[in-house]
Amino acid sequence: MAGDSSSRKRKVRGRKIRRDRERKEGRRAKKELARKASQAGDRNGDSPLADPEAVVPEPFVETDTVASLRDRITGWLDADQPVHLIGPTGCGKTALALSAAAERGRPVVWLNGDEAVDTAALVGEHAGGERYEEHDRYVSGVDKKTQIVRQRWVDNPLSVAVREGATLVYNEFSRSDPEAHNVLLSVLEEGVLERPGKRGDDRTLEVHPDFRVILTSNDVEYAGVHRQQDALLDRFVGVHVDFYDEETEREIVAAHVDLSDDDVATIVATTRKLRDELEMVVGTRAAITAAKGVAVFDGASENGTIDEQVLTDVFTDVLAPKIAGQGVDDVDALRSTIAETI
Ligand SMILES: Nc1ncnc2c1ncn2[C@@H]1O[C@H](COP(=O)(O)OP(=O)(O)OP(=O)(O)O)[C@@H](O)[C@H]1O
Repeated sequence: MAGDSSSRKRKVRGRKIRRDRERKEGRRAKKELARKASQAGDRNGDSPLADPEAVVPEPFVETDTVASLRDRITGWLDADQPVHLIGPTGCGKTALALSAAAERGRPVVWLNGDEAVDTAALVGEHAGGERYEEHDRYVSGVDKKTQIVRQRWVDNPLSVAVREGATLVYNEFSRSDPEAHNVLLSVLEEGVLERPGKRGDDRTLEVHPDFRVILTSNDVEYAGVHRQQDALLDRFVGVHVDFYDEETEREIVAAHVDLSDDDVATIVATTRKLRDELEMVVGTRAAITAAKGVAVFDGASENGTIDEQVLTDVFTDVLAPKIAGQGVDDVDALRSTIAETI
């Protein structure tokens, strides 16, 4: 992302959307529908199936840099290559993955990686028994009742995506136990999905030809806690992303917060300086949050000369959670580094 000077001719989709209220309201309604539809079997915000239009992040800024990265992702997906998006925290991976998924026009299935993801969380499981009675009145005047218990099977995100030919966006997949991903490997290698807990002929699902996967992972965690199997990683093309160029970051912050362009420029410039200065990840999300803080704590100016005290306080609050548990001295040290940088 960084270093691409092509961001000048830009298209700010978020703003266009904002101007077009009716369309936005339509999307909201769809998002709401998708959210409701996803509530069955909901685990940690996973969504079994959503309309592609409903998953486009709002606002979504589309400079040339953003669009060219997104085209790279959709290009690989067109070539039937699953994509692994790797980059630092808060650089825009999730927004990019969802935008690329939406661009395909296929339904989107969303999954969050964490310790609790196991094979069942991916492919589905039996969700208790359904009890019902059958009445046999074959002999007149005699009612023979039979109680039947039928196991109810509930598919989870991977099964739904494989069956429907959806784009699976698997966020922070490296946080999950690698063993859970054996089923994903067989989907990619053999074109079939085994649902181990399921009985009967439909235990195995054929993978729909339009099924695609986008994984996202944090570049630090990716090699970290759970080392994922090479056999799986080798199946993916890896698109490494970094923080966007300054112009794109300004557009993104401006789309999220109502501040003058000059104030946004100051906040983004400060964010980028702190990114170089501090030994912690200072993402675009931090810039957006800081801008919200400046707006709320009356730091806003029209010409970019934001009150230094407000700017220091705001950035300290925004970045303090990253040194949580390290004590007051460290927060003071953080505050003075921020003050010096500003
Ligand atoms: N193109 C964009 N247009 C508008 N907002 C964006 C864009 N890209 C990123 N953002 C915003 O920047 C913030 C960080 O983006 P996002 O959550 O996608 O990052 P991430 O790399 O997935 O972060 P994490 O690793 O923490 O999950 C979010 O608030 C998101 O809305």
